[in-house]
Amino acid sequence: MANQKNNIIIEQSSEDNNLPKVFLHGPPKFSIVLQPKPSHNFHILNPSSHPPLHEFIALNPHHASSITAVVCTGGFPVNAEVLQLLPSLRLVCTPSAGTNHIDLFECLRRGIQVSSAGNLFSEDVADLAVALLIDVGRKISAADRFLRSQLQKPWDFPLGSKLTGKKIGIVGMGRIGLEVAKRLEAFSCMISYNSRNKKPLLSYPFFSSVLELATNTNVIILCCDLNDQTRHIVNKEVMLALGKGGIIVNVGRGALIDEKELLKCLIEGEIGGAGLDVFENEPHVPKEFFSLDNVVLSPHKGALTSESLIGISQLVEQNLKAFFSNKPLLTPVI
Ligand SMILES: O=CC(=O)O
Repeated sequence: MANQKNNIIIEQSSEDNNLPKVFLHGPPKFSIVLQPKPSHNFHILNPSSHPPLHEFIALNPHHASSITAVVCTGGFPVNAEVLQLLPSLRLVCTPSAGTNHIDLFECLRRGIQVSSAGNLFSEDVADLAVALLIDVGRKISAADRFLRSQLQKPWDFPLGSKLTGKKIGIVGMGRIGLEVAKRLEAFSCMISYNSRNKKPLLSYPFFSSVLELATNTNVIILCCDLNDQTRHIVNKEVMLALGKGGIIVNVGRGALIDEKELLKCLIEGEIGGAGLDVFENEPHVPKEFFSLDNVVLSPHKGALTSESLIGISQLVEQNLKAFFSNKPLLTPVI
């Protein structure tokens, strides 16, 4: 049964009323994309009929203690303020690989379990990283615009730069970084990396700072998590060290780069180009990027393919089922 109040439909009761509740904390289309199936041991609050979390709890205070799990996507933080609203919360399940929108310390302190996409997106993100790199270097999108404009003769289009044999620096040698390295080895690139720790099993050269990595490479590809240690890990000094022909690819999080400095360096020709799937203040994309032919932009879709979407909706469901059957999560973060 439902009741209409202020044009918002509020769930009042249902046959699943005694079951623990799962709240889908995301954009309006979130539930359509994830399509979670009903279960006999938890009840998913109908997302098409509920407003955002704060409003929902204000209108339905009894649900503050019935919501046991939250499924949340990036852009919909589960921070200390949100966690405070949900005293019975025991699981935060995100369909993303990154967890920077979740207050992991507070979850740990409260004994709330967290699951993520784990390794599910690594290949897709790595594919996009390499695609962006080739696009920036060989100017594919720029060439496409050039031809479609029909303003000049095809042979007037400027030359791009070769990928084969380039020195590539990967920042973050986790699952995505490794997939990127694997792909670029096929282009005879020389891989080196920076990450929190040197990986004893990897033979690629390790640099303990991003500055050193940039000094010794032609390209840097950002594949690491965003946290207090990695925010603006690519600053002006790093960009100047990479140099005028250098390319930056970011498939991690926008705030890994000082975006204002990036724009300046691109406009002033201090670096060669950038391929960006992520931005510092998403969904905002600074319009100064739009007129730069040495930049290729992508709307934070690195992880998402038709195949990965099916995979992630299954994984979310499996994690929910595992949690509510007192089994270990499939892709635990903590
Ligand atoms: O950005 C996408 C993800 O973290 O999965």
